[in-house]
Amino acid sequence: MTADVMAQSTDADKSPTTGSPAAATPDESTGTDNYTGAGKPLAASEIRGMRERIDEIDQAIIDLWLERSRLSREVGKTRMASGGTRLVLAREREIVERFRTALGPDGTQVALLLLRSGRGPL
Ligand SMILES: C=C(O[C@@H]1C=C(C(=O)O)C=C[C@H]1O)C(=O)O
Repeated sequence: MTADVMAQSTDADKSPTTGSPAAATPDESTGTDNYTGAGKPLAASEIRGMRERIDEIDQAIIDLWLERSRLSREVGKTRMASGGTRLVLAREREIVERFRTALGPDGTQVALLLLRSGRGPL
């Protein structure tokens, strides 16, 4: 995300009491709602609704990411305590391939980050 995109949503858009975004806050000159970027109130309201679900999905991804990372470390510890190897590259290749098949080249990057988050950098 660029700094420019980040700059579009500031604390000024949020209620000082709840920290939640204030109700539609159209820009005085353009009529654009600063928080959603929408040009009309109806679109702003629709976007807010969809963003609620996006936020839920993001939280689920974060929770699953952390759970996977903990499990992966646990597997590594168990294997090493038994005199085994730290990593199993054949299994890692299988995982990278699953993500690549489902998501394309970006899937490869996601899988590599996921693997790194469990066992640290190579
Ligand atoms: C968790 C494991 O250990 C390591 C971590 C992996 C992972 O995060 O998926 C996969 C293979 C191993 O290099 C495992 O063998 O399943």
